[in-house]
Amino acid sequence: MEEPEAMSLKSFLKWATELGISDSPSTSTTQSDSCLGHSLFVFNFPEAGGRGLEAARDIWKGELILRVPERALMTSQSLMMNDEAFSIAVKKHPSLSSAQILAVALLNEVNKGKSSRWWPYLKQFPRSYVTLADFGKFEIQALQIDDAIWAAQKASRKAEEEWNEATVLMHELKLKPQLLALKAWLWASGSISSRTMHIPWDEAGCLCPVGDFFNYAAPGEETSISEDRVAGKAFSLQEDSPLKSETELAAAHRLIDAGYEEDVSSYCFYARRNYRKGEQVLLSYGTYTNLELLQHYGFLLTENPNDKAFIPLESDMYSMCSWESELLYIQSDGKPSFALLSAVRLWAVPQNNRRSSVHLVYSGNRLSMENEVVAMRWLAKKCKTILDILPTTAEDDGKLLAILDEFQDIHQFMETKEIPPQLASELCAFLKSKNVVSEGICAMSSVARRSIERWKLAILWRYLYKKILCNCIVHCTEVITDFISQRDSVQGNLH
Ligand SMILES: C[S@@+](CC[C@H](N)C(=O)[O-])C[C@H]1O[C@@H](n2cnc3c(N)ncnc32)[C@H](O)[C@@H]1O
Repeated sequence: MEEPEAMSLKSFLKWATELGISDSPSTSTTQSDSCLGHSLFVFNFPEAGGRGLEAARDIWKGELILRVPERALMTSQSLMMNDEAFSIAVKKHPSLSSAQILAVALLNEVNKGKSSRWWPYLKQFPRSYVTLADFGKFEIQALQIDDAIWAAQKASRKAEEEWNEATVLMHELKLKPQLLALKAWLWASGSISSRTMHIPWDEAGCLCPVGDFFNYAAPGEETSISEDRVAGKAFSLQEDSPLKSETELAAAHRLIDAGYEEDVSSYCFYARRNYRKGEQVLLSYGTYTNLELLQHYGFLLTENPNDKAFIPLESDMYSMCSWESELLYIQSDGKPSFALLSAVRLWAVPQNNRRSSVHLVYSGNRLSMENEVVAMRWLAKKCKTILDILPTTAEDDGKLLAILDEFQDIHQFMETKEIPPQLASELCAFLKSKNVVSEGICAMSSVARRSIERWKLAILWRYLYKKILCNCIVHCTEVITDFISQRDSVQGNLH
C-alpha cells in the first residue's frame, strides 16, 4: 500500500474505533488506535476483490467477527439528522426514491470536504466503478448477447434519468459543479449499488464502515480446507467450539452472514465458515448470476454456481408452459433448469398429445426415449445456432483477454498479423473509439485505461456465457448418445 493510502487507512480505522466499531467480542471500550486486529486485518487480495479483510487468527464458523453500531452507519436518516438544511431541502422533493436521496446525501457530504464528519470514511471509497451503468456504447456492444446489451442499456438509461430527476435538489444544495455532473452521480449510485447493506427501516440500505471491506463469495461455497478441522462433526456440537450466544448459533445457520440486530443496535457480521489465519474472510451479499454481479457490483466470478444462461426459445414454448420466463435457463454446469427441461420436453410432444403429457412433464419425468432425444437435439442445436452467429467464439474471447492482459502489463500489442482477424477488428475499433493510437504512438489516457477494465469484463462475461452453452451441447450430446446406446443394446438383446 502506498504511504498516503496507508496513512488514510490508519486514520480511518482510528475514526471507526472512536465510533465503537470493533472486531472483538468484548463490548468494553478499548484504547487501541484500530478497531481491527482481534479477528480481522485489512489486506489486498489482487486476484479476489482487491482490498478486503483477512483473518487475523483462526476463525470458527458462526463466530461474531465484526460489530458496527447504529451511530456508525451512514443512512439518509443519519445524514439528515446532522444537516438541517439538507433535511429541509429533501422534504420539498417527495417524488425522489430513497436510493436517489442517499445518492444526493452522499454527494452533499463529499461537497463538505474535510468538514464532513464522514470524511475519513468517504476517502476509503473507490474513485470510480465498473458496474453496467458505467459501461459506454463500445463496452455495451462488446457484451454481444442481446439480453446483456439490453440490461446494460437499461442500467445506464436509468442512472441518467435518476440523475436528471435529482438535479434540482442538487442545485438547491449548491453542490460544486463537478458534483452536479453525471460522472459524480454514477460514482454516488455505484457506491450505493455496490456498498450498501440491508436495513429494515430504509429501502436504500446503509453504508457500513469497515463492514463494506468484505469481498464476496457466492453462497453455497462455504466449505474450505480449514473446514477439515471439524470434518465429520457438526460445528455446533463441538464442546470446545467458541460459539456462545444463541444469536451466534442462529447466524451460523443463516444464508446471509450479516444483518442489523435490534437487541444490540448494531450491524453484526458472522463467519460463514472456518477460516485459517491469513485467509480472506468473505461475505455472501446474496445469490447472483454473473450479469447481476456485473450490474450491481462491477465484477463477475469465473466459477459462479449461481450463474445462468438465458437463450431465446420458440415463442410457443413460453405460451405452452406455465413457468415464468426467468425460470427457463441453462445452469452454470450446462444442464437445463427443471423448468426449461420440462418446457422443451412438452414442446417435443406432438401438439395433439400435449394436454395428456402435461402432468407427467411437470412432475419431472421423462416421457419417452424418442421425446428425450428430440428435446435434447433441439436444445443442442439451439445453443449451436446462437454460438455460430456471434462475432467471436469462446476461444477467441479467451485469446482477446490474454492480449489485453499482456497489453496492460507491457503497454504493447502483439503484431497485428498474429491476431485472428475478428479480434483484430474489435481491437482496432477500441483503439479508434478511444483515440489510443496517434501518429503511430500508442498512448493510453486514464479514460482509455478504465475503459479497458470494463471491456475486459464484457469479454469475460460473454466468454463465460458461451462456455455454458458449449457445456449444454456436451450435456445434450451425452444424453442422446446414452439413449442411442441403450436402445442399441436392447435391440441387440432382442435379436
Ligand atoms: C463491498 S465492496 C468490498 C470491498 C472492496 N474490495 C473495497 O476495496 O472497498 C464490493 C466491491 O468489491 C469488489 N469485489 C468484491 N468481491 C469480489 C470478488 N469476489 N471478485 C472481484 N471483486 C470483488 C467489487 O468491486 C465490489 O463492487
